Amino acid sequence: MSVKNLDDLLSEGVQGRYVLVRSDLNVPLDGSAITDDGRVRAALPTIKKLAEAGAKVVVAAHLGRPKGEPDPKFTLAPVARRLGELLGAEVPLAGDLVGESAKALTAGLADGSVVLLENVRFDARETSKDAVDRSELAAELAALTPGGAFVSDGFGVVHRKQASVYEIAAVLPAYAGGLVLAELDVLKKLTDDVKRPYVVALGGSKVSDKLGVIANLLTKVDRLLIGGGMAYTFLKAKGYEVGTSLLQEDQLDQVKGFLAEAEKRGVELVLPVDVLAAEGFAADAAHEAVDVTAIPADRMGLDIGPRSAELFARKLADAATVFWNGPMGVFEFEAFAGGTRAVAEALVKSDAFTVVGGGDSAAAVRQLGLPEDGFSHISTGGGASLEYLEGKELPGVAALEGKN
Ligand SMILES: Nc1ncnc2c1ncn2[C@@H]1O[C@H](COP(=O)(O)OP(=O)(O)O)[C@@H](O)[C@H]1O
Ligand SMILES: O=C(OP(=O)(O)O)[C@H](O)COP(=O)(O)O
Repeated sequence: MSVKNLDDLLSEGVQGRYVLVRSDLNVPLDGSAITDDGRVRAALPTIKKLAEAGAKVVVAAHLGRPKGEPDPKFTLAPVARRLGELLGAEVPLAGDLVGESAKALTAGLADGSVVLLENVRFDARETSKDAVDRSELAAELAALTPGGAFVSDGFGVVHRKQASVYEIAAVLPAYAGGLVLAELDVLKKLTDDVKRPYVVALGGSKVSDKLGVIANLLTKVDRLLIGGGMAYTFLKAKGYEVGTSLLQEDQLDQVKGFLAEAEKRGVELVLPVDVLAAEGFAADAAHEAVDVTAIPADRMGLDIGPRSAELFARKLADAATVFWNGPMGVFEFEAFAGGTRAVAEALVKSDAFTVVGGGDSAAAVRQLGLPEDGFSHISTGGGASLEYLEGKELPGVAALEGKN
């Protein structure tokens, strides 16, 4: 990738210059408490280097999926606090994205200091389908940083064609951040001459987003394991009832196509054989392991069952390369963390080249107490990694190459 990077920017000199950094600070929260600060830590080196070089650093980021308007549930306040603790200097949070508060805070920014703008997704133009809206917001963001530069460092979000990721790179001189470059460097090993058997394990809850990558993955992998919230659309497509489990009804036909395509290509598609069927979505919900052919109508699958956990571990054992995105169950609840733990442990035991990606998957690895060095790489991006593995051009990267 021949794009300018952070080191180029630093050698041009940033003393007294505005630098807008797009980071991925989308951390898991329990109320207002951050349960895993991995993404804040990953964003730190770039922000720190710029501040130490005397830049006026303005950080833009999203949290969750608010509906294009301010929503206190998705404020970046906890993130600003954590970023400040890790930097060792307070990071003020603007009360808005490009409004009066952001203008005042950025205008008064001292050299070498850092501010965080409020959640970019509080403005509907960030994720608008209309490029004119997005460009308008990008221009307003750029106006906060007169004479500034843009550093794209939010790897987890580079697959999104959004104002602060894509259009912004057309209005400010753009540079790739260290995190984006480092992530791409590792993921390249999963596309160039990958060692086989190549196994991908998918789970999680962003089912509609991530089902889309499967068609392409089926042309690349030897084996695909499907667990987590992703599994139920497959089980339903096979004719099983899934009770009140997560289901992407509108993509059933697509999934039936995946099942047929996997068979045609000789790709082994491994689905759970049992699940933990719970009375409701709660940490203390009554639950039992049931065969996938017998999920009761009023129960929801919140984890793969113990037989599936064993099966998945076995199917990972002989792999030479593994990519895993998406927890196998609702690991945040201890009772439903077993499947995720089994897959994570199988990867730690394995001699394969193992990459785990995604905000929650990475958080799960740490929360379950597994050694981070048990994996070849823990990526900050789930969807972004998957789209890269598909061979797709990532909009946030294309923008750095001037293709926007
Ligand atoms: N069976 C399930 N039903 C509902 N949610 C699930 C299920 N299995 C996993 N999840 C949830 O998926 C979420 C993570 O999904 P996702 O965002 O796709 O992963 P990542 O952040 O690693 O890319 C977790 O919060 C987890 O609780
Ligand atoms: O959490 C994220 O992605 P991931 O769950 O695929 O790791 C990123 O912050 C992107 O968020 P989005 O999927 O709401 O655009």
